[in-house]
Amino acid sequence: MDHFSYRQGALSAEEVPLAEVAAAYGTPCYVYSRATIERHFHAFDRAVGDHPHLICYAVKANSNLAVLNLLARLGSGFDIVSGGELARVIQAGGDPGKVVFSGVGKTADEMRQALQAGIYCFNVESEAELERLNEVAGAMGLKAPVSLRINPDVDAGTHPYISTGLKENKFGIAMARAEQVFQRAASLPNLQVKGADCHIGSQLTTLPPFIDALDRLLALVDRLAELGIVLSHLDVGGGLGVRYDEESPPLPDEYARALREHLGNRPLTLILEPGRAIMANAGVLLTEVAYLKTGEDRHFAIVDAAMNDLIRPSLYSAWQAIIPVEPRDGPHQTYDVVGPVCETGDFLGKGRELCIEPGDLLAVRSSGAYGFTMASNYNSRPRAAEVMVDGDAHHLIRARETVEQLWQGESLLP
Ligand SMILES: Cc1ncc(COP(=O)(O)O)c(C=O)c1O
Ligand SMILES: N[C@@H](CCCC[NH3+])C(=O)O
Repeated sequence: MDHFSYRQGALSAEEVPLAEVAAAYGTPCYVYSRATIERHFHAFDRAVGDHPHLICYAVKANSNLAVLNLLARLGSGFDIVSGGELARVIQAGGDPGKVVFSGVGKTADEMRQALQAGIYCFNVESEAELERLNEVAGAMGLKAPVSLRINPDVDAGTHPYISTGLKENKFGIAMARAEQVFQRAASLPNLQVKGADCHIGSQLTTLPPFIDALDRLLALVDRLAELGIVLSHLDVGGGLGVRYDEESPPLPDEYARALREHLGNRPLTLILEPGRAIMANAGVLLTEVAYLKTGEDRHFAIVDAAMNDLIRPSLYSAWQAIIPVEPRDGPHQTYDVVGPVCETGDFLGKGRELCIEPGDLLAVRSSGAYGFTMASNYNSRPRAAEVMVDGDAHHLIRARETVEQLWQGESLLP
């Protein structure tokens, strides 16, 4: 459920017509709905219920400070993958004590930054990283809290580029080595072993892969207890899918119920790292039709947003709904909706039935996650503005980039 709907024939975010947002800030522009973000966060939080838990929103999905601040105010923790994301969380008023730090390539500097900030836990992804973290923490006279990210070798059944829990993927520590690495971690003086984690991929639309991974992790947790290594938390990662088209992914309720059932009465705090499920359907990308063009065998709607603004269609052949902001009556035409970037792969959607004229506004739905955060400046295109709608009000939460900002830091040869 989200808060984007037609009101008196005009597509609106909560109570604000999107045409009003476009008039105020121009296009292309990302528009988010505060009520939707809050609803999605509460859905997760309530779903886990009275079991001790921490929701660590995955910052990579959308890292705008206003979004992070909103989630921090709701009590969310954060899953980060870089020093930059940690700095954003702190800048947005997030609690570093609720931060888990994932990622296969943490630098010593990033480790120091996170130790200094007092994060909840490092999700360690390799034996070499474990040794490095032990050294870094030792040099600071600190003990680093760690969880080991285990690669459970399960097929998430999602796009190969966003599948992370197969043994051929770069993520996590091989299950076959897990016990040895835990024993090593427990023996290192500057580490404190707290948990285990996994994250098997993104946009999962069924429960069995999650449960399969959880069962493998729980079997490991039980074996570790026999070895005297008692964990206090289990982090099951993110990955719950959303509806872009016809998918019907499990709701947070069903998902959390299944997790709790399998967890049984083990006294483990449950950590969840949802990103997409909180943000994707809380945002749209607003774009204006620049030209209509008829080619030899197809029609093109050339719009002012492009692959640099939203790369998911080009990168993963992802399908996202494209709908008119103020629908017209009249004959529909089949269009490839494309941007101005000089790449054949620059499209937002293909074969879309639309009745449109130049100057019309379109909304690319489900763009709140992995939209702006994956935007680039390719073709020297400044990045889009971001706006948060809250009831009948709208707020600019990121100004449109200027061309001058694009060459900041560049210099000519003497
Ligand atoms: C470690 C980790 N946690 C959480 C997430 C969030 O995933 P999603 O947005 O699919 O919930 C990701 C990204 O896939 C990730 O790599
Ligand atoms: N960027 C991907 C999700 C990747 C998640 C990162 N582990 C997407 O848009 O679907």
